[in-house]
Amino acid sequence: MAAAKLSPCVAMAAAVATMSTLSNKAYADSSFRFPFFSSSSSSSSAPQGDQTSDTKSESQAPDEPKRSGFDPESLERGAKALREINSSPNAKQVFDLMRKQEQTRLAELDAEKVHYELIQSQIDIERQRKLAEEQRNLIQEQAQRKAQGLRYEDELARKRMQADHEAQRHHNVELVKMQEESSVRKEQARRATEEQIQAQQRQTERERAEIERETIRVKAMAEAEGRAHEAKLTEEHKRRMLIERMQGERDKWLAAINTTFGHIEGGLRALLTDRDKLLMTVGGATALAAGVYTTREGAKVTWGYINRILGQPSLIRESSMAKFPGSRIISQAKNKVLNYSTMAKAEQLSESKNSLGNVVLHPSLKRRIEHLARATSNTKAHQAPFRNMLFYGPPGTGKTMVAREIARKSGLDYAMMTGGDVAPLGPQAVTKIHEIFDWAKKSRKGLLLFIDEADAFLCERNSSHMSEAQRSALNALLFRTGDQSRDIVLVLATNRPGDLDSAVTDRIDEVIEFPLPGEEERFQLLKLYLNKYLREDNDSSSKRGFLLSKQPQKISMNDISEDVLREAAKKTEGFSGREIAKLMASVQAAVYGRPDCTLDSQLLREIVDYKVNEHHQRIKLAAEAALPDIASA
Ligand SMILES: Nc1ncnc2c1ncn2[C@@H]1O[C@H](COP(=O)(O)OP(=O)(O)OP(=O)(O)O)[C@@H](O)[C@H]1O
Repeated sequence: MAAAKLSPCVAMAAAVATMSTLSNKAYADSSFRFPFFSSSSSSSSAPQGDQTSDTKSESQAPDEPKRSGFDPESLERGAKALREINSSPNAKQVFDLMRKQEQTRLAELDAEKVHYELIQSQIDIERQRKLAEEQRNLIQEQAQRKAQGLRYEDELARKRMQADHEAQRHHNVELVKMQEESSVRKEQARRATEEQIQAQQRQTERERAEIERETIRVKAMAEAEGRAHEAKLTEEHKRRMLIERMQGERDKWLAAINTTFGHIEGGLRALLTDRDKLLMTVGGATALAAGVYTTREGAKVTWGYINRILGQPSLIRESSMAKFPGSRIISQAKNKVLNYSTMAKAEQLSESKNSLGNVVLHPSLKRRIEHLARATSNTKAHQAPFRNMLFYGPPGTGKTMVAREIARKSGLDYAMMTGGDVAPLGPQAVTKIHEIFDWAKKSRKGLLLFIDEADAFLCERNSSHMSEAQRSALNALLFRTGDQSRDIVLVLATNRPGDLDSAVTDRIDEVIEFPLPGEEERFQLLKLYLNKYLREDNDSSSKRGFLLSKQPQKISMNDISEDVLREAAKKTEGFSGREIAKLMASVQAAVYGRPDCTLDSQLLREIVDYKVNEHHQRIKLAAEAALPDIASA
């Protein structure tokens, strides 16, 4: 009914639309067919015929548009379809369906539109995101470029600062260098001025001392001249008196001689005239002469015998044993020309009781010596054989002192001989060596026999320098020391241990080296001899002053501190104990040379410097002297 009311145009349009839709979509899908088409197509011929025409038009359709672009047949078919629809009882459902289809298509289009809009908006969002990202990248790039620029500027600024700093440092270094140079120059100038002043002072001091010495000398000479004149006058007077007395004596004697000769003349005349009397007189005179001669020679032989049996052998220079039984113990210095060493040795022997503190040695060496002394003492107590010792080391390092010390501490007697004394004895040397060993047996305590300069006669027997007598003496000593002894401790001292005969070294049980004193030992030695030669000398001279009419001047000491002595100890490296003792003896002499007898640090330093130079000079000369020997060897 409703379809009937539709105008033909609307129906046509709907049909066209339907047809076009059908031609585009539904007809393309062979599975999709309008329901009424499917039912009527099978029952009516018209649709059959239409279908045929449709099939025909379909087969023709691809060619038509090619020809004109407009196909009127489809319009006709649409109109025909509309008509059929209108005439169909399902027209309403068809139209509803068509409307629904259209609505669905519109909804699909809307959905498609929404979909496209969505895609569009996503594209927009994507574009926006890309834009934002590009902007962000741009901003990041700009920030990076800016940071790089800042870094570069910072770098430049730092480099600039470093360069400035370096320049400043360089400048400061230059300044410090200049200041140092300036202070060194100032110090040098100050030192030079000080040295000049000191030199002037020393010069003045020397001149003053020279003048004083000259005055003393002139005074002494004047006094000596006065005394000489007085002595001359006295002598003259004595001579005159003597001449007068001699004159008187001569006259007296002349008278007596005349008288005597007168008597002799009378006697001789009587004797010559009487033959018996003459014979008796001649026989008596001969007997008297023979008696005198025999007595003198007999006394000599007896004395030699007693001396050999009881006395001290002549080779012994010093001994703690009495020279004869019952006589006093005196130190014996055989050599008439006493050198410093023997004087010191003699002096030390007399004070041997206190000499323990006077030996300055390295603590370990001192301990060893004490141990040896104890061992020797115990050996003696147990009547065991003694042990022989060899002391070697540079001269003046205390070997003799220590030997004496060991003897004292171990309660033995002490005797010292020098190897150098053996050679001049010639063939007698053998006898003298035997004498020493025989004599040593007389000691009840046991004897420590110290042979100084042992290498002088105990050197290698094959040596070409050795005389036959020396060789015999050495053999005698080897013979006497072949077995271990309970009477004698043999202590040899030498500066050249390598020169000793191997048979001698074979008899040695203890070998001890005496090195040059170290700095601490030198300091102790300086202190010891300062006390000994200057402080103790003051005390002893004041004691002597009681006995003498004139009181000797006392030595005064200014600013001699431990530091001054330590400084001297440092400077005296290479000095032996003896050299240090001599140095202090020189200081003492210099102090006595001063009018006020004062020792101050400056004088001490001067003498130390002088002695150090002297020491080096001596070493240099010794080295020069040794060179030709080495070359010839
Ligand atoms: N260690 C020391 N302690 C104290 N004084 C010493 C020491 N060494 C040497 N002297 C001094 O040197 C002097 C000589 O010492 P000593 O005769 O003992 O030496 P030495 O080694 O036997 O020498 P040489 O090898 O020349 O015989 C001593 O009288 C002493 O004044």
